[in-house]
Amino acid sequence: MCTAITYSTQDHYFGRNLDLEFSYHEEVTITPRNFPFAFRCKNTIGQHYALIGMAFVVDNYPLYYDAINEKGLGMAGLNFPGNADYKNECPDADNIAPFEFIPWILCQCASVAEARELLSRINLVDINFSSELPLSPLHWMIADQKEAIVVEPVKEGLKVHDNPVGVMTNNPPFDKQLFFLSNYMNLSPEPARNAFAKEIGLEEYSRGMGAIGLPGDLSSASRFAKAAFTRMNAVSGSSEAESVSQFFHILGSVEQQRGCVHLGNHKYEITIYSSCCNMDKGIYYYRTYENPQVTAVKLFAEDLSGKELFRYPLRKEMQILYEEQGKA
Ligand SMILES: C[C@H](CCC(=O)NCCS(=O)(=O)O)[C@H]1CC[C@H]2[C@@H]3CC[C@@H]4C[C@H](O)CC[C@]4(C)[C@H]3C[C@H](O)[C@]12C
Repeated sequence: MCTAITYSTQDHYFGRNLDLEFSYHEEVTITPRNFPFAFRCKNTIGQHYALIGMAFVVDNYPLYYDAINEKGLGMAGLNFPGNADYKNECPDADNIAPFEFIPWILCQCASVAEARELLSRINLVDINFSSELPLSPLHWMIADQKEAIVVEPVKEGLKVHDNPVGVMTNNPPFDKQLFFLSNYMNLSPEPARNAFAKEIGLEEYSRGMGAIGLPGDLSSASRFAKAAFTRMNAVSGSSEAESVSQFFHILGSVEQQRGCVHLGNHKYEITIYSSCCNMDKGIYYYRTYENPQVTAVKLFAEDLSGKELFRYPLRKEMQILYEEQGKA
């Protein structure tokens, strides 16, 4: 399971939690403008926007989980088990394999509006990357500085939903997720008032009681409600440090601690990494389960005119700053 969010202060931010019980060898990966992007059913794109994101690189091909491009458009793939449905090739559509979807959109589009154009012609085809990396059932959030959408490949076709909440998790399909927020419309960051029964004198005994009933479990529907409440009510300063800090706190409200989701055989789902992209400045911040220290990679610090990927292995080791003591 996973959670993706957007957040705006002065700048605009996009990122996600990746929750899983194991990790591939994902790395922060920059794809420069002249890296030849091959597509199974379309021509190679030789020149395109540069990308930065989290990818598992196989045979020099970046399998992106989430990324932004140099224009600030962001896109993340999250699990959508039981609902994702990929089709056969269709002669009059752009046939794109699921693993090609992020490159296809981010290489060519500067905004959600431009992405909608391409989406109207796309058919997500059931072509896997390899037999070792079979199709995974995904849906995607796409966002720019102004708006966010959710793209869901279901039986009836490719559905595109507006996302006014700026949050996406996993099942159920997005229209249902939004609908279920009504169950929580009474919740508030303000103090609770007694609307229960005038005849009895109910008193608040704690701060935070305005949001009693907000789910705290780790199911995808509960994470959606929790992250939406946190994201919609979030308040922070607008400096880069304050914004990035607040962003990770919002994701932290739905992170998965080892032990709480048992998958059998002593395997537990954890938040492998959390990411936060500054869409305006092209900076990819991340932290990992063991290393809460934020690491940053800057898209524009590299020469983006080349053809070779730039890869930054994740810094996964806990960094502790020990105070210098005993020197008096
Ligand atoms: C598993 C992750 C979602 C996290 C999640 O929701 N975990 C709950 C699992 S569970 O539902 O609880 O069991 C998703 C998100 C993005 C995915 C990669 C996308 C590129 C590529 C596509 C290829 O086709 C297959 C390999 C590939 C590397 C993908 C592997 C995996 O699928 C990734 C990491």
